[in-house]
Amino acid sequence: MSNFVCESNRIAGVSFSVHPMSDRFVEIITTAIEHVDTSKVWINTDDVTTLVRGRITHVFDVTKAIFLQAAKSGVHVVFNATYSVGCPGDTAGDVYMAEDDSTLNNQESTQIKQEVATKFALYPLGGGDYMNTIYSQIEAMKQYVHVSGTHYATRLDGDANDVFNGLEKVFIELEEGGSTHTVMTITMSANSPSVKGGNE
Ligand SMILES: Cc1ncc(C[n+]2csc(CCO)c2C)c(N)n1
Repeated sequence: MSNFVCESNRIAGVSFSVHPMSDRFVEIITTAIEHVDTSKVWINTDDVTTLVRGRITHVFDVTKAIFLQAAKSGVHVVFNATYSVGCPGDTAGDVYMAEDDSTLNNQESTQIKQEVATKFALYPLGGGDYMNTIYSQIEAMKQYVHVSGTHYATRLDGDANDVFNGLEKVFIELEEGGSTHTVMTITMSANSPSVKGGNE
């Protein structure tokens, strides 16, 4: 196996999908993606997911905005995402690292009030003390939303803007803390007709 070297590339990225539980799913997905300003990120949509790459701030700004635009329809929408920061990078995505941190969609996203239920899991790769890293970030999320334990993930209940903003801060902290490669998975549900928390 070759040794991967990724010292300086801090490009962030995400592979995500939105799943509106409606016959109008094509329109809801495509209008949400088209509505959002993606000029500060590298973006590519295919039949399975959308990939977004660039600075952490813009990766979160764009994914939060696309989810909120889809959820604004009132339809039950599930968002599924794997975020990654660290290596590897490439020249096509790296040019977007030169963008400033001023967000293009946050002002509009903030206007959308949307209650969500979320499960997230954090994977700080390449470090030794990973459980303490995870526990301190779960603790940090308590200042933004309601946090509860579950198997294989942590549950977050609250406003979508608060959940996304908190998770973005978690990601930035791990990146700035020198973690070589961090992965985070998120499943978020809006407008579900199910009883909150199910049978647990
Ligand atoms: C964010 C996001 N990106 C891509 C897909 C995959 N997808 C499924 S249906 C559809 C519209 C018709 O092509 C697309 C693009 C998704 N679900 N969510």
